[in-house]
Amino acid sequence: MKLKEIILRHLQMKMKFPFTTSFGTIQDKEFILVEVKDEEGRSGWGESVAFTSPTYNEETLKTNWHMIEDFLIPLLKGKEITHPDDVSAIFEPIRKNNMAKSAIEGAVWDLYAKREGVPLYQALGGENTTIDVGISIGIQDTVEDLLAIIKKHVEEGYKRIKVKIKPGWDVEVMREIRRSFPDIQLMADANSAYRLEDLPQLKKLDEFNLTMIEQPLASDDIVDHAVIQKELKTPVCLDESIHSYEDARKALQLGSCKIINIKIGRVGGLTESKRIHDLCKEHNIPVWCGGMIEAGVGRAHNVALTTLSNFTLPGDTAASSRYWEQDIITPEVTVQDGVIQVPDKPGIGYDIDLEAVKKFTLKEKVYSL
Ligand SMILES: O=C(O)CCC(=O)C1=CC=C[C@@H](O)[C@@H]1C(=O)O
Ligand SMILES: [Mg+2]
Repeated sequence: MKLKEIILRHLQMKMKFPFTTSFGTIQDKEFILVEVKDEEGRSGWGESVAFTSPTYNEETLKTNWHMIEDFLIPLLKGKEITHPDDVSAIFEPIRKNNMAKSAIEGAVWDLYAKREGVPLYQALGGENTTIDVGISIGIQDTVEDLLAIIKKHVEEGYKRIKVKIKPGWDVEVMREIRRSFPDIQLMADANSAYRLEDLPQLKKLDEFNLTMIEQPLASDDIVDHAVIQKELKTPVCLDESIHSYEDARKALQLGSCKIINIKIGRVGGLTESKRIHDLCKEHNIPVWCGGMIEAGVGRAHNVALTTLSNFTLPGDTAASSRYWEQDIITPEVTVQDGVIQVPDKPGIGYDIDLEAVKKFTLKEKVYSL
């Protein structure tokens, strides 16, 4: 297929509550929504997960818009795309900027699946028609507030609870959580808040039977993570450190982690996500799908990816209603007892609510190819 048009939209959606991690707080979500059109006028949709500030990684909404407009779209002009895997190859000359690449590539995957008349999850090789999901809870003002939120989501049936930690909000918080919830599937995400010398503090988390400690050390490290993984009983999960198949291969070779959180945007798209999934499967390393506080299009891509067989741990794909009063897809992503029914319509499986998109759009630009 040949792409005829790409439409970039800068959306702003108000979140129901601020989301605080060790690196900052996100309140109103601004992001780029990508629509790609073929010669027959069919549309595929993708969503950039870059924040407006370079706090999770070096990308931002503005750098994404610049990369897409000035480099990625020009590379796509006139190109024949026989399979979405071609997009990664077309983008090869551009270094990094994975979230910008992924937003376009995801839209092409959606368009491809629609043209083939198959659900995106089947186009990706997914097998499961339901997926188990967990939920990620930000840092709260008090432990009491945190316990109340955990209680709510445990009662909703989410399969795993993820809480954020940082020095000063870690061991005692976990002790309180375990006192109230001794048996839930519980994990911690540090977002690189610790250093190698903090190993004694991290070792104290071993007493809480956590399913994993996510990204305790620096976001570009796999060497020190291998040092602490050898000392910790709790599995280390890598998020920010894994930007590609090659990063994953080296991390597994070094023993840097026992679990990988795959985020489509962080690794540059669905094709690379599948490669990392397959590599981890070969090495008996379970994976799960992380979240970036996506709106419905990004959330739908996460649902499709999570149907692949080695996504054996609950991910962060909560219901749309977790964050949004109104989402940009219909139906919204819903969760019943911690389970999402995977839609089997062609493509991402959810319709785009164009009225909602219009309502949240601050700026839009159409690019002819
Ligand atoms: O609900 C979600 O989308 C998951 C939110 C979440 O945990 C994260 C989103 C973005 C960056 C981080 O703060 C954190 C993560 O590292 O997984
Ligand atoms: Mg994380």
